[in-house]
Amino acid sequence: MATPILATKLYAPPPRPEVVPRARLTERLNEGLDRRLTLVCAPAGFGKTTLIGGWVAGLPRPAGWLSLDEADNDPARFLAYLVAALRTVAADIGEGVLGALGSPQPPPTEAILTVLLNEITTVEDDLILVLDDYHVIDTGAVDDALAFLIEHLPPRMHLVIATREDPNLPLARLRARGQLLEVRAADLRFTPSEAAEFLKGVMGLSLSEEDIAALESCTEGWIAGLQLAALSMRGREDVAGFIRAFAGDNRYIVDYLVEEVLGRQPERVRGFLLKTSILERLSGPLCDAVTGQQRSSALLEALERGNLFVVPLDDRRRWFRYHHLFADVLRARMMEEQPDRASTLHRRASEWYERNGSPADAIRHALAAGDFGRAADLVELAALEMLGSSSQETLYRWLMTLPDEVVRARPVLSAYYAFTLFGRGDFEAVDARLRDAERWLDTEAETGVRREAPSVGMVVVDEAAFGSLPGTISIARAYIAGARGDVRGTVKHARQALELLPEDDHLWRGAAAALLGIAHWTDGDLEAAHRSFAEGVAHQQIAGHTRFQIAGTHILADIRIAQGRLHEAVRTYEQSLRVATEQGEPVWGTANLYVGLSELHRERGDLRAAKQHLLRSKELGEHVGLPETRYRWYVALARIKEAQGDLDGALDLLDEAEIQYVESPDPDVRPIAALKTRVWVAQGRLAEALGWAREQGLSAHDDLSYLREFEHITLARVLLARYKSDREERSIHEAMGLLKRLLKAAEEGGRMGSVIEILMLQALAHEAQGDSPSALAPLERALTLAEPEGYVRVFVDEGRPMAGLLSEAVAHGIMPDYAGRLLAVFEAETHKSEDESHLPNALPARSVIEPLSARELEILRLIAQGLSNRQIGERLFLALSTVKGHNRIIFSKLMVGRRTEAVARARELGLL
Ligand SMILES: Nc1ncnc2c1ncn2[C@@H]1O[C@H](COP(=O)(O)OP(=O)(O)OP(=O)(O)O)[C@@H](O)[C@H]1O
Repeated sequence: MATPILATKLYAPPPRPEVVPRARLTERLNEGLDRRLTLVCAPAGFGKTTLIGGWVAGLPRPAGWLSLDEADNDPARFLAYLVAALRTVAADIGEGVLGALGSPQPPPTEAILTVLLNEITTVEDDLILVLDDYHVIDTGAVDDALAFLIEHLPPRMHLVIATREDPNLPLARLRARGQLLEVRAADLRFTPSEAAEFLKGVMGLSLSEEDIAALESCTEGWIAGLQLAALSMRGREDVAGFIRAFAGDNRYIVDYLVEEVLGRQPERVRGFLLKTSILERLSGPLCDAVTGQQRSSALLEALERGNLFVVPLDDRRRWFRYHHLFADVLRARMMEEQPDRASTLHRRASEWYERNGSPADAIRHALAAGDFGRAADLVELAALEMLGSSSQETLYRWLMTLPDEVVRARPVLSAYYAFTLFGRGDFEAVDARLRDAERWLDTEAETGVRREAPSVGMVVVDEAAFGSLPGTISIARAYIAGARGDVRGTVKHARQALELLPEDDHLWRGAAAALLGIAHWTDGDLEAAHRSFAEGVAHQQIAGHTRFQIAGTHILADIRIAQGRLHEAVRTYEQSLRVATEQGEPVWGTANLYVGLSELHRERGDLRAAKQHLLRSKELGEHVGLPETRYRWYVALARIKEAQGDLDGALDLLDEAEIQYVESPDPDVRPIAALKTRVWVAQGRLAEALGWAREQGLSAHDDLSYLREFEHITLARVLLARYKSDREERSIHEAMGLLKRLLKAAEEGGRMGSVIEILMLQALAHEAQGDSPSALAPLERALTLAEPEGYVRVFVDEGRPMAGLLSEAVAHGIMPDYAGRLLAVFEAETHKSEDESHLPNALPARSVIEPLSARELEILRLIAQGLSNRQIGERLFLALSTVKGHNRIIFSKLMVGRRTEAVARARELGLL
């Protein structure tokens, strides 16, 4: 479930006509714009929000505003709001980030922030973002996200944080680097003249100089205290006596003064204030429902006019909140006077929110009401959509808040709880929750479904979810088995899930089928894996989960590649791309599809197309920011470099891939170290290659498994290289023995991609022993398998020895056409090293792949058509300055200075 965005949280408090202007502080805030961060830190009621609100209203450009609350401790929600706040002032940014956050498998926070930061750099105007009330944040994850953002903040962006206490951010470092402006309580204190202006001008009190000085001194310039005091003094005769009577710390003064202020309100208003103090936000209809009174809207507006600590949250005066300080005291008073009342009020608020389609607020109030049964009902209904999405953390918090016995009485909730615990790696807790759910299923077998009080029996709200429960539990068990590396267990439980799940529960059936697919894949049974994934994809399609569908189709294509069925793989990728395109915007997973297509083009020898697909993928990958995509991207580019003979370049890119590497459920993510070893062997760096094999504990006599197949093939390559160097029989003997076993296993598993590579290595091994005639048989088989699918690189990347063998094949009339075509590629590449520009598929010498965004490419095309900046602006509905900004970025990415050069360079890179 994507986080629903409340516009009221993004609303900067408008400057009120009756505030005391504070020019010296506004001036300081202006000066701070040269730095990264402005920290306004002072206790409650020191005028932080009012100051910043007034300041941003006077800026030439609007600033983004985010009022934080406790729920923002969920990092996904915090990010969603952060992006939403930025989008109020830079509408073009963040869409991809919001998409990624709403996706079923949200990428890690830093990946999301990187994308966001990249997008922010494209904004030409200065960008200011205010985070108000940061003291509510107590989660390290949110602090870390913000610290990352500040550390990488683009120069045109400035962040302002208002908080009651120092945030957990690297302030000392920022201070030392001169990147921080601080405004603290001492700065915010009202001076005697400001106090006088406030009391007289704003509050309309006629006070003597001494009274003002006394008030200023006992409140120490604390504006909330001054305001409360002023409210209590209105219409009071003995002002001087009143002033003498109060003293003490802020907390005491607030209590004292709020009492005073409250005591002076008519009973109706006083009752209203107390009852509505339980609300985070106030609207007329909501307050009517909670208080049982009428015309709350009018009352709220009157309170605002009367300076009674009511802050508007939108322009139309529909939503307000109480000043926190005021609300705290009101709430405490409410609890003191009518302790039993609060739960009734919360319940009414919960019911109102439920009626008005805001389940999250309804749940919050139900929990606060101690109305756990109702809260649990609401959670149960909202939970499925939240599972596996970025809202899972919120779901987890709710479940944590509910008393254990309430959750345990609900089998569906117990199972969902188990799923939220997966990410925490606590399998024992997962197991305990699953057992709770299972216990109820046993009961159900005897008694049938019952709806009863939690303490007596089982509670089921979502009947459909209950119908799926046995299958859901099996899926959870399959997950546990998978996480423990128990393939048999995964298969058993996933199969069981498919038997138990209702036919029409496509969501869970899709998940079960995908789990089964992963298990078969891990086991090397590609055909079975393909069948399961295809089933999963079909379910996801019916369930309308396009993203899972695309991800699943991608795996189907990967399986076809491993099976050596390249044509089919291309078709599968293209079909998946069609699905993605039909969705309009590029979506999650599409970037991976382009990487896959790129790899296929490379394998077939079309390096130019391979590169273009990588370009496209990088553009989308940056949009969505999945580290896994970036990882695959770097590997694919490394293989292109390898094909170009730039082995050092390939190694650099593999290092880069290593940085991006993330633990992935995708077992085909090939170990980078093995890829590097392949390059080392080609470079003759035998010691490093042997070192790798030792480190991995690899031996020619290992038991073979599909997951390590690529590594074992690489080991055979290393052993062969060692033989060439030491000519020891043992090396070649081991290499041949290993290849023979590998061939058998790959043939049995139908992994023809591996079969071709192994046969080719066998041929090279014979050749290394000076026995070319024996090499021809495996070579012929490899060629026969490879030709229909159009393999090129698997042969050509082997270099000269392979060229020699292919010539022999031609001489012996073995597959002469195909072998001849491969030899032509060798030929072209030989020329390339003499003169790069003659190679048809060669990349330009300066082939840095630059990630131009879709918009930049669009503008580049218009530039190439000769349109002026103004015409481009008109065509694309952009301001002239925006077009110029894009141009600047395009030029810098292409490393050129002018339009004509940009066009020439883009043509050279194949971008146009
Ligand atoms: N310059 C000013 N002129 C008149 N009133 C002011 C001024 N600054 C603040 N106030 C009043 O003082 C009260 C506290 O101000 P504000 O909400 O800005 O404080 P804060 O430091 O942000 O408090 P908190 O930490 O509780 O959010 C408000 O009622 C506000 O209207």
